[in-house]
Amino acid sequence: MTSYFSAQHAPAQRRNSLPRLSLDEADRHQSSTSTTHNVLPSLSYAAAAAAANQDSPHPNLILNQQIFADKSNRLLSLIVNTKGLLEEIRETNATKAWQTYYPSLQIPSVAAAASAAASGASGHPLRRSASFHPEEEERSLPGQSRLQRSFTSVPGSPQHAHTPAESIPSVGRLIPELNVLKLDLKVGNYATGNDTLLRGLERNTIAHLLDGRIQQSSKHLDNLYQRVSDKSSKVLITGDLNAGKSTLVNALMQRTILPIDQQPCTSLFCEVLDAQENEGQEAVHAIKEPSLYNREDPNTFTVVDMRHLEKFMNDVIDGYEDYAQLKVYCTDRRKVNDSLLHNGVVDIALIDSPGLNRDSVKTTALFARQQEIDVVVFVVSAENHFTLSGKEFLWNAANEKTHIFIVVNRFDSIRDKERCKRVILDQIKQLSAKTYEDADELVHFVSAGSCLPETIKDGPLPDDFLRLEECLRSFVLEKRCKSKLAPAKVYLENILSDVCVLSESNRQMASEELAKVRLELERAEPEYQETLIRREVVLEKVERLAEETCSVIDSMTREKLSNAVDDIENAASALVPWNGLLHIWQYATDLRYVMADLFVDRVKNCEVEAKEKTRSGVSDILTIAEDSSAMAQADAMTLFSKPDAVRISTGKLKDELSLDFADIFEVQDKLGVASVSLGAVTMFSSKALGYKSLIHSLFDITNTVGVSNVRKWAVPVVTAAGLGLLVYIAADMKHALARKTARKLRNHVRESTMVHNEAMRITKECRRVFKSNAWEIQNRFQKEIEAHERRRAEQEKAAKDGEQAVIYFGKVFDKADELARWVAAVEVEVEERKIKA
Ligand SMILES: Nc1nc2c(ncn2[C@@H]2O[C@H](COP(=O)(O)OP(=O)(O)OP(=O)(O)O)[C@@H](O)[C@H]2O)c(=O)[nH]1
Repeated sequence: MTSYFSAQHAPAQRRNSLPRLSLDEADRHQSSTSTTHNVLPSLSYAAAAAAANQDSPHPNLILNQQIFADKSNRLLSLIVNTKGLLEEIRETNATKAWQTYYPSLQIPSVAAAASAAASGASGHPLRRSASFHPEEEERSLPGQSRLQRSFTSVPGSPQHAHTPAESIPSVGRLIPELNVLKLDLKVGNYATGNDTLLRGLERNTIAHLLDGRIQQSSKHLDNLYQRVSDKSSKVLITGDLNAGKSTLVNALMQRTILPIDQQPCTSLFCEVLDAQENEGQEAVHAIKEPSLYNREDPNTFTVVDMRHLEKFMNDVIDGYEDYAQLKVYCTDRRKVNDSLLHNGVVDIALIDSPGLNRDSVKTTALFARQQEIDVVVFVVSAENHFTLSGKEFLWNAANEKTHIFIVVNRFDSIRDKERCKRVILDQIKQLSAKTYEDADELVHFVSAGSCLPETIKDGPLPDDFLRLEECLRSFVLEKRCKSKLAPAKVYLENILSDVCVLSESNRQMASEELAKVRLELERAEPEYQETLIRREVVLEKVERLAEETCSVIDSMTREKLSNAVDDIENAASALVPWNGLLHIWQYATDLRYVMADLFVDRVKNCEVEAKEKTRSGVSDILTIAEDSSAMAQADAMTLFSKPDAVRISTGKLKDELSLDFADIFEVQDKLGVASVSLGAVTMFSSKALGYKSLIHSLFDITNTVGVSNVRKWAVPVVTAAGLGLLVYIAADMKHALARKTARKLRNHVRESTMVHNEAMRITKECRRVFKSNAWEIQNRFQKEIEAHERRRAEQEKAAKDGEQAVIYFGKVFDKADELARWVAAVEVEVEERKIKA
């Protein structure tokens, strides 16, 4: 049973990969392609024409094949370049400071243009952007539509009117609209508009979504590359039972490959491919599950010996074998120009299908709908015309393929050939109007049975069959153009148009932001310079005012303290009570205490005044600095209020003012009394006078008058002096002591550094307050200047980024525009304008 199965060959791997181009590589490539593009068509046509001039049986076909090859290559190159451009955009998005943002209605110039157009305020129609290069028009290929920077053109303007809407897919609109990169946001069932939703999203989120779309598009370009570079084209041969489908395949191959029989013999799809698809090895692969078939995985198929193909097929019909599809790899030994399968441009695979009946019609229709089926050849028997199943198939499947290639076979068995033709063409008219229109090319009356190699021997093929073959190849090429090149072209047009819209809207945004930043920079500079100058002026004023105030405080303190003693003398006399001679020592002590206290009070007064002057000075400083800081005022208010304020010590001053006996004696001298009675002196109080000073005084007196005189006049003088002294003490001692203490204080003030020290202390404290305020003001200026500089640095960076962004987006636009022009130059008949990823 399995004798027809044979050993399997290990196939080698063959891959088709799409090289990735960077913008620079794309540049180089583009420049090289640019030169190539300029000569490409002529080269191809020249080569094709040269080939056509040779003694070829199919000159038109060769020309068509060359043209097709040329178009494919150009589109492949454009796909690579476009993908490179998209990759560059993505890479820039990820690494550079400027991202490609989604174009929105909020582009200021666009919005302004829109409102101007709406209000009709503009006297003349809005022109295309100034960035449009007129010289590009000259560089345009003749007859080509141009993608232009034209967001500011208005529908209805003369310029707009000159450009047919369809020739500028979307760029020429006032509000840019994207095709493949458009973000369609749908949130639940809410009828929120897409623009509203987009506006609600963060700019970065939209950029991220857009990046996703670009990535998707990049992947789709990979698919298109694969599709365009894939040279294989599948031709499905279907028709009624016994119409001669297998015979036709064998005749086309000029080899008996498939079994032919009067009985139904094809029960599964048999794909006949060039052996080159199988590393040049002829083989038959029987496949149970076509979707899992992998030529490189022997587990997905069984190898059948080609010699036993008929037996194998009969076993399938009889139910002994359960297979759904056959792949027959066979060598076409004819020359490239004659070979249908391997003709150098497109590798055609012929798929023989089971004859149509009630059971198979749906399966075959489904098969015909597959994307890789480029052409459907319908074989109808000239004897039977179209059966019900055939009609059903044509109605279902043919509608999708629009044109069907019809082979009316077994024409040799018809006697009234003209009548037969007429009847069948009438039927075709009903079934497929488009096929009928091109009947000359698409409907062929042949006898495949008479074209088999065993019938022909080495003789020539009949003309009608040769014509069928040529028309079939042309039809495959034409269909291939539509099925493979057209989607690539349309997609490229759409994506490049989107890139133009994106880059131009982003260039506009970047330009506007750049202009804004430059204006801000321009405006901020004088402000910055003014702050620098103001800082110098204010700080100088503050320093001068502080110095002046401190100088005033210093002079004031020195003057007040130096002149304080007179007031203090009078005030102290009034303040200290005189309790008689017996309390004279106490009086003297109280007096110096009070005077010392009063002097310290004067110092405090000076502090109060210094504080007031400082506060007022600080207030003036703040006015100069245009600062209303309460902190600085509080600082001045707390001056000298601390309990531990270092001030002159009252105790120390009191000590400095203490009187001794000599001071009292100096008091008598002033009054002019001649002598002093020791007795009277002792009256003061033994506890008041020290013995040491008493003895010292006695020696002084004795030395003055002499010892003999002292003996002689001692008693009367002492008596008289004692009396006099008593009288004097009683009369003037109080004032004399006050004067003496005051004098001591005055001398102390004059001779010591006390006043200087106090003045220095008070001034120093005040200066400290001024300094702290000046520092604060300087600090605030510094912060303001630093903020200015920071802002300026940011703006300068933004300006630099903006400049580069403008250049970058301009370059992207130019590149996309250039590519779009070359895409437009590839002439492919396009049925639908918009094909999305
Ligand atoms: N007279 C004549 N007979 C032909 C011609 N072509 C095919 N036949 C015969 O028609 C019969 C059926 O041919 P096949 O090629 O097996 O037909 P088929 O459509 O593949 O059949 P199934 O696959 O079984 O549907 C055979 O006996 C052929 O010899 C022809 O041009 N003229």
